[in-house]
Amino acid sequence: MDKNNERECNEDLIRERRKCNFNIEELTNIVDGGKARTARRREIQRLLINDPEFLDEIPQDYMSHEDRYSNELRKSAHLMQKLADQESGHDIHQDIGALTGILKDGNPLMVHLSMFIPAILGQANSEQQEKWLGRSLRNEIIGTYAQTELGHGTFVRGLETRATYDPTVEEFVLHTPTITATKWWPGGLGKTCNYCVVMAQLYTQGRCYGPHPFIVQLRDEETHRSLPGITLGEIGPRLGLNSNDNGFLKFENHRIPRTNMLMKHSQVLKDGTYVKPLHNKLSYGTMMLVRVGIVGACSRSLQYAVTIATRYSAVRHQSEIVPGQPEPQILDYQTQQYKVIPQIASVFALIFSARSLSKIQSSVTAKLKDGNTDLLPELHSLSSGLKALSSSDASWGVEVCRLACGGHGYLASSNLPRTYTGTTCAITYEGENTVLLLQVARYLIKSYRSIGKETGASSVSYLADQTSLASSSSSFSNKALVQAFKLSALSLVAEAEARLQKLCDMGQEFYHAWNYCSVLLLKCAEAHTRYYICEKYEQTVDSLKASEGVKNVLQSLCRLYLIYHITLTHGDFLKCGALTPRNIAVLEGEMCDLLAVLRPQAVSIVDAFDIPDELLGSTLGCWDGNVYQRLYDEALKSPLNKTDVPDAYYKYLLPLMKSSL
Ligand SMILES: CCCCC/C=C\C/C=C\C/C=C\C/C=C\CCCC(=O)SCCNC(=O)CCNC(=O)[C@H](O)C(C)(C)COP(=O)(O)OP(=O)(O)OC[C@H]1O[C@@H](n2cnc3c(N)ncnc32)[C@H](O)[C@@H]1OP(=O)(O)O
Ligand SMILES: Cc1cc2nc3c(=O)[nH]c(=O)nc-3n(C[C@H](O)[C@H](O)[C@H](O)COP(=O)(O)OP(=O)(O)OC[C@H]3O[C@@H](n4cnc5c(N)ncnc54)[C@H](O)[C@@H]3O)c2cc1C
Repeated sequence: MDKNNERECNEDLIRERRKCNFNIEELTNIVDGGKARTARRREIQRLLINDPEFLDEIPQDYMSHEDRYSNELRKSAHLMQKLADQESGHDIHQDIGALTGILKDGNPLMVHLSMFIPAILGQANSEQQEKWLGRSLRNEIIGTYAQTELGHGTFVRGLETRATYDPTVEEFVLHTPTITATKWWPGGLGKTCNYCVVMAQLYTQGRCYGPHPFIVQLRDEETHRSLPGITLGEIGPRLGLNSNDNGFLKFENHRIPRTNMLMKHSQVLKDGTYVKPLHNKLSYGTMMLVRVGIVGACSRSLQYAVTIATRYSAVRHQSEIVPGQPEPQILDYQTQQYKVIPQIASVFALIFSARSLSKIQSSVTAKLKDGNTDLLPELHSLSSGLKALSSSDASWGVEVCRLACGGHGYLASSNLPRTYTGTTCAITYEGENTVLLLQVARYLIKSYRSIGKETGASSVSYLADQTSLASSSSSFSNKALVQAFKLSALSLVAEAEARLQKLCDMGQEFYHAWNYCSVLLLKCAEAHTRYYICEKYEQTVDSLKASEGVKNVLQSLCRLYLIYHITLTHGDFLKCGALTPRNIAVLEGEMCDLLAVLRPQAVSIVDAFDIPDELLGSTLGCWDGNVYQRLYDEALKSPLNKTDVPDAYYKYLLPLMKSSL
């Protein structure tokens, strides 16, 4: 699509784009993280879009389960080949965002890229990396991360798969003792992978040392047949991501060499002696890494959905505002603006938090190299909280965008259903959100109770700020609103701690008291993480070196985000005195003003996300706004439309209709 050719474009969209009062390219660079990254992303996307191998012969929704898998595997393999062929020494992980949308319903090689390779990097020692890293980066071996079992996903300590060391032959014996110990869910495990990292309970010298990672060959490298002692398969259709061949795996006393235990952090020596790690949660490192990646991935899903919903809302006309006047664009309804524009604001909140989290992750990783694990709990808490809020915000945001498109949003061709199913899974995988938020709460209560002790953990330092409880601000700068989030989080933590203490004082065991307070603890964790997101949003926009137009748009979006979230949880702000009922009413009024200010810029802001039509894959969201023709053309692709009268008519309907004659 030639973006300079207005003749092919819907008139409403032309008018919307003429209202733009900021530099779109500059905003695109901010979204990408710099000019060079924009250029790199575009280069990759062009490479993919211009390649006919990525086209589907028929829409995936009309394919069988097997054909879908095979079609996505064809494209995934081609993608890996293509990226490997490029000369410019690229880092796929840096560019993972550029690939969004090229595969339509999951990628059978995704867990190879996002977990198997990172697990080797993070858990294998140098000899082991020498053996497996190069081969996996060159895709000579394809792996997955097999942790979850039928009986346990959340409670990693409860895993049942055993790895028992046999010092006589220096081997581990992998065994699945019960049906509930069957590995269940790993992406690509069913049919694609020939290797995997298995998390299993380590037994040596008669003792269990808890879950540890092992690298295991699953299939013959020549024939791809599963090896003796290994039972493998796919787990069946899912809500979405149906091309990922999520699999099951059982071991029957399957032997692997001792050196297949990933030994960067803990080791089992030849005689079976266990050498413990610097920190006993280092074996959970792969999960933490992916949680960080998920925050960025969620922002991208939301960019897709909000681009579709905003453009469609500018093209679609329905009903009337002024009686008797022409039907307005639905984007002119304040309620429609309230659906769509806060989701645009949310995209930037997630982008800025993801960047801040990545920086913290890099510094913690650097410290870990020097043997310093002090900030691991801080990173665990932040990555857990941000993974949870980003996935639930993005899933809800995508669903709101679908609802904002009325009936057409329910059509597969809008690409909103698939965007939703591809996002909501992140609420569950890589640590179910409730469970991760309770981990954050655990950290908050512990930090609150150790006020006065210097831990160096900056995300919770505000908990020591007892004076701020009494001094609520009456001014309404963005900074003041962020302070209100801080007060709200602090007061919820104080309340939860007091409630826990009271129950314990009344004789309850701490763990019962914890469960009894867990709804409140969840709120604490959400409020704390929301405060973190708001603070990063405000600081990033405030310190941004940008033109006035871009800065104004981002300031308005940031303010909208702050007020929107205050109104969603206003009870918490009132309860702690951070805001008064009058303050809330004023802010609610201002939120509507902000919607009106941002409305004329909405199409241009989503244009700045710069998602090519070929990747957006939506009849409703295309750049030219030619929605109705596209809907009609897509409908014609239905196999039911190949004949006027389907066979099923003769088989079932005709007999029914004639049965009473
Ligand atoms: C190169 C980069 C590439 C990055 C990738 C990029 C992009 C990715 C983007 C998108 C991803 C896309 C595709 C991937 C697709 C699918 C992937 C899905 C894969 C999976 O789905 S794969 C399975 C994941 N499955 C889980 O996610 C299980 C969740 N369940 C747990 O994770 C634990 O089970 C937990 C934490 C609930 C309880 O664990 P527990 O029972 O052992 O611990 P407990 O509660 O007793 O806590 C004792 C003390 O340990 C601390 N602690 C705990 N964890 C820590 C950690 N990680 N670090 C530091 N400290 C930690 C506590 O804070 C506490 O500290 P304290 O005592 O001081 O309070
Ligand atoms: C699309 C998809 C891809 C996946 N890919 C992989 C993969 O590649 N590799 C892999 O190993 N796994 C994978 N998984 C599995 C995933 O990691 C687990 O499903 C997830 O960790 C949740 O565990 P669970 O299914 O046991 O849920 P459960 O823990 O049984 O959760 C059920 C309910 O119990 C609640 N609950 C559980 N424990 C607590 C608690 N302590 N406190 C309060 N409430 C609690 C939860 O909040 C939830 O409401 C994948 C899952 C999906 C959906």
